[in-house]
Amino acid sequence: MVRIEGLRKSFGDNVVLRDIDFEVMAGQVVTIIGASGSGKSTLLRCINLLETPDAGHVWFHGSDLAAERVDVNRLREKIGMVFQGFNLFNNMNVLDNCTLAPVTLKKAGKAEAERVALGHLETVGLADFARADVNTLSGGQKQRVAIARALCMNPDLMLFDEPTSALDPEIVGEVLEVMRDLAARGMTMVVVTHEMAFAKEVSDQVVFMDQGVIAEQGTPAKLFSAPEQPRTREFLSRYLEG
Ligand SMILES: Nc1ncnc2c1ncn2[C@@H]1O[C@H](COP(=O)(O)OP(=O)(O)OP(=O)(O)O)[C@@H](O)[C@H]1O
Repeated sequence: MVRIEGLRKSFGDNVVLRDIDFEVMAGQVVTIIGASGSGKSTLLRCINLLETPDAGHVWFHGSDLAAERVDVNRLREKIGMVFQGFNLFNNMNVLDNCTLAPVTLKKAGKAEAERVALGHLETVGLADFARADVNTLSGGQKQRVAIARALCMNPDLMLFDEPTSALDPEIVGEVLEVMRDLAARGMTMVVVTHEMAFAKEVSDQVVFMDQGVIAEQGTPAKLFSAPEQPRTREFLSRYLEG
């Protein structure tokens, strides 16, 4: 579904990504791990052109996003994005947050849009909160609304950028549970995360980034149990130590 070849990205003199190659097959969960500043978010943001690559190719459903004139709005309807900071409208209720943007829902009319959105709120366990103001919700609930909102676009791919990093430790689990459920339903997902236990459990492939390159990638069984690169071992042992 997504194939990246020879991707490079710099901000001024700071080369943030170099020679990135990887692939995400339909139905797979790929997690991206690595130290702060290693380029994980930038790589994720290149997939839906929130960042424009300097060189290389990002293929999505066979179209080269870097080479072709892509309608980014149409592209982003097919790629749901969930950010660390939720990006919800706090002065609106949960249901309106979900139905506001998706063009297909708008075309369907208000009643149908709300029916679809309620279905996705049910998926994330928040159907009872549809009329609640977003600013009355906990961080975990807000993030689950953000996931439901992304699902309302009926995306082919979901990108998660550290979805639990802004949450109190005791509510991280409720968001991971929703993500686990999506993965079990066959959603194609790319997840930047520091949650190693989650990455180990849910991923088909784990990508370890180090200073702007993919230092190692493989199945969780291989990468977590028998990493080949010293830098991967060093990174993982730092995490496992706490
Ligand atoms: N819009 C930007 N303008 C300038 N520099 C940027 C921008 N976005 C990212 N960078 C720089 O690119 C490098 C990689 O950042 P990125 O956010 O991709 O790393 P990360 O691995 O996701 O880190 P973290 O785990 O802390 O989120 C950093 O040096 C960062 O300062």
